[in-house]
Amino acid sequence: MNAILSLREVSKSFDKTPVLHPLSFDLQPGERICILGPSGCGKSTLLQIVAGLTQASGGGVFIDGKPVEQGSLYVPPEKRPINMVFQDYALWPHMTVRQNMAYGLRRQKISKQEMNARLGRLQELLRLNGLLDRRPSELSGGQQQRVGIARALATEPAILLMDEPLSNLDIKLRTDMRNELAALLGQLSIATLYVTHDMMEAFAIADRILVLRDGAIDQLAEPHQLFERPASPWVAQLMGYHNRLDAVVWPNESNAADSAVQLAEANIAGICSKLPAQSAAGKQGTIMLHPESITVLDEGEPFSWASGVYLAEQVASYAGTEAMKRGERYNLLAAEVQQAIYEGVRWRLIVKLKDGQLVHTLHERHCPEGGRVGLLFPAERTMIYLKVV
Ligand SMILES: Nc1ncnc2c1ncn2[C@@H]1O[C@H](COP(=O)(O)OP(=O)(O)OP(=O)(O)O)[C@@H](O)[C@H]1O
Repeated sequence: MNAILSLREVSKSFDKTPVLHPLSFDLQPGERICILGPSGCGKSTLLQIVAGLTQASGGGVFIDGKPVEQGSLYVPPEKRPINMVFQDYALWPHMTVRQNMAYGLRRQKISKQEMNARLGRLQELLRLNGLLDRRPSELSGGQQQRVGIARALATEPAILLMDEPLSNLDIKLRTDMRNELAALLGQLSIATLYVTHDMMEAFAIADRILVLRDGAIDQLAEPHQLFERPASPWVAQLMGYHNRLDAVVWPNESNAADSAVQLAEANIAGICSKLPAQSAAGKQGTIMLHPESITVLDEGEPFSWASGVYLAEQVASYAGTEAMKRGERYNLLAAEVQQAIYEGVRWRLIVKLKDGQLVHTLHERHCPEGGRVGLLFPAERTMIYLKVV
C-alpha cells in the first residue's frame, strides 16, 4: 500500500535550537497515528509542518507520493489536501454553526445541492441537529469541538490533523468525547495524525502511536506493542510502568526474551528490550514494573518459598488462573510493607525489597505496616534495560 503521507528526515530548528531531529515515518490511507509526548517535545511543530503552517528546516514531506515540501519546493497550506482541528476550536465567533462548517467549502467548486448534502451528513454524524443557526458562544465546549471537527471534515480532506482536540474540555466530557471520537474516526476511516499527551486518548484513537521525546521518535508501534514491549525506560514510564528499580543484568544473548536479572539478592527472569553489541553480563541495568502486573501475596504457603522464578502451574492458585499459560514464568520477591494508602477501590502498598528499594503495588486488602508479603509478577511483564554509560 502506498502511504498517503510520508515524512523523510524532517527536521526543525528555531534560532539554531533543534526542536525536531531528522525523523521519518509513513501514514497509510485510513490509518490513525497518535503523536504522544510531554509538553514541549515538538508535537505541534510536527503537525504544523505537515499542514504547511510552519516550514521544515530540512527533509521532505510527501502527500500521496508527491512532494509538498522538499528543498526549495513548498506548497502552501490551502493547496494541501489537509484540514486541521485545533485545541481551542478556532471557530469564527461572528458566524453561525452552519457558516463555520461551510467556511472551507467556499474555495471548492461544488454545487449548492452537494454542499447541503455534505452539511446534512455532517450534522447527523456529529449530532449538531438544532444547533446550525447558533453562534459558537451559544454552544458548550463539547459542541464547539464537534463543530470544529465537522468544519474540518466538510472539505473531505485526504488527511485530518488534530492538535489536542479534547484538552480544553473538562475531564468527564473529555472521556465521553474520546470514546465518541474514536468511534467516529473508525467509521470515517480517514488518515489522521492526532496529537495528544494523554495515553488513554492515544490508546482509544490510534492504530499506531508515535512516541516523541525531545524532538525524536522513541518508538512507533501499535498500542499493545507499545504497552507490552516499551522500547526504553522512558516509554515504559509513559505506559504506566511506574516502578523503576536498579538491578544487575545477565542478558541471554541468543534470546532476549529469556534474560536473567539479579534484583534484591534474588535471580529473576525478564525481557531485555535490546541486546547489547557485546556481552553485557553482570552490567548495571534498570527494571521497569507496572503496579498492575504485580500480585501481592499476603498469606499462605509462598512465604516458605525462596524468592526466584516459578512456573505458572506452580503459582496458579496464588496468581489466579486466567491468562496464565503452562510454562509461563513468574518471579517471586519477598518484601516488607512500608506504607498502605487507601485509594477507594484498592489499597496502594508501598513495599520494601531486601535491598531497600521501594515498589508500588495495588492490593484489594489492607496489609499492616511492617508485615511480610510476596510480590508475584510475570517474567513477560518484567522489562529489563541496560544502563547506557
Ligand atoms: N515559533 C517558535 N519560535 C521559537 N520556539 C518555538 C516556536 N514554536 C515552538 N517553539 C519551541 O519548540 C518546542 C516544541 O514546541 P511544540 O509546541 O511543538 O511542543 P508540543 O510538544 O506541542 O508542546 P505542548 O504539548 O505544550 O503544546 C518548545 O520548546 C517551544 O518553545
